[in-house]
Amino acid sequence: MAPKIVSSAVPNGLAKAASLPSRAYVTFLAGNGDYVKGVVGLAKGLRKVKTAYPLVVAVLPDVPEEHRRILVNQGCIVREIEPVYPPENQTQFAMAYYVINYSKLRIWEFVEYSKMIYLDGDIQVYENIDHLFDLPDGYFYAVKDCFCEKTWSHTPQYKIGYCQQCPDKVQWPEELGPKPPLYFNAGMFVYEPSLPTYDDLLRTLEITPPSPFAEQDFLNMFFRDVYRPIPPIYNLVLAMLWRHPENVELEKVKVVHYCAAGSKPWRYTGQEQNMHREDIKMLVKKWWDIYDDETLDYKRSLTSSIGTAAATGIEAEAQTLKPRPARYIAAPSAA
Ligand SMILES: O=c1ccn([C@@H]2O[C@H](COP(=O)(O)OP(=O)(O)O)[C@@H](O)[C@H]2O)c(=O)[nH]1
Ligand SMILES: OC[C@H]1O[C@H](O[C@@H]2[C@@H](O)[C@H](O)[C@@H](O)[C@H](O)[C@@H]2O)[C@H](O)[C@@H](O)[C@H]1O
Ligand SMILES: [Mn+2]
Repeated sequence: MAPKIVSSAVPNGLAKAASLPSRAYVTFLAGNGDYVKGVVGLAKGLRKVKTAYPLVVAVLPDVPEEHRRILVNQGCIVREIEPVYPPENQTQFAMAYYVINYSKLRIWEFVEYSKMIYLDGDIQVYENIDHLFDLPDGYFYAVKDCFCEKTWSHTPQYKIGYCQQCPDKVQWPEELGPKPPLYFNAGMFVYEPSLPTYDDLLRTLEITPPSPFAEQDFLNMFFRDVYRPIPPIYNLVLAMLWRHPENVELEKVKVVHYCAAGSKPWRYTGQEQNMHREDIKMLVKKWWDIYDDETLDYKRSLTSSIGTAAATGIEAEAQTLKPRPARYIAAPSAA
């Protein structure tokens, strides 16, 4: 009797059928704006590098059906998540919209997968990074951030010109207490979904005052003891090009993070500071070349282009999954 393949309720039905360990890439999409273009670009980029794993998109309820359909038609597994709100606080986020990024924490609930790689929607993968799934379990892998951009002007390290990318250039003064622990950029990380960790994250968030870099600060605090830095080739924070060129070998970079102000390819005008640079123009064109490449569009066939191995034997039918029973919806703070 052939096994009944459950194609809709359990995404790793694809992985099980292909007897692959249940692994997937995951990104986060909020709002009805243009970030959906970033996610389409990411889906096509992963297809171009022939990843063996699917792309899950965690969408907030405000992502319109039309955008979800676009993503399903690009071979994505679209999962609705409930927002996560930080405790009420007067903090000034580095960017006002960062408050929605706490909802990223829902991806720890995706326990159908044993290991996931999270990628922001403004990231592009230019070389296959599937090998990162084989990193030892029990740690949190991400690339070290840079503190030199104006978005960091609220911090002591920015004020004294200290950056972990060049710790010997400006020494951390003893009078400021212990040197800050290594700090990662939360636009890309390798992690293991886990309900106990998820519960601990949400409970800890309820008693943690929000801070300027929102969930990125929170994740750095939460995973501080198990964080393991991985090379910047896996998440090139664009500011590194002009802040720490000595730490960048652009030809070796596998993953580019379009997080510098004005660098989102789908909004690029070239007007903002540093956006006139030739390397930025080249990276923005590289992103568009993938986004516009129709040969990279998802084709409903027996071997989908995302998760080819995962699709073996059955159609890689992308699906929109119904939201999970909400376990945590911290009530939005009273206006
Ligand atoms: O309106 C928004 C803002 C953010 N995001 C998601 O949240 C991530 C983090 O925000 P962003 O990348 O803008 O932060 P940055 O890395 O530029 O500081 C984005 O990549 C998207 O995946 C989104 O979907 N819609
Ligand atoms: O919600 C907080 C955000 O924080 C991070 O933003 C970047 C961005 O602000 C750059 O402009 C800074 O220069 C960089 O250092 C900083 O990390 C993550 O990329 C993003 O995914 C999200 O976690
Ligand atoms: Mn980003």
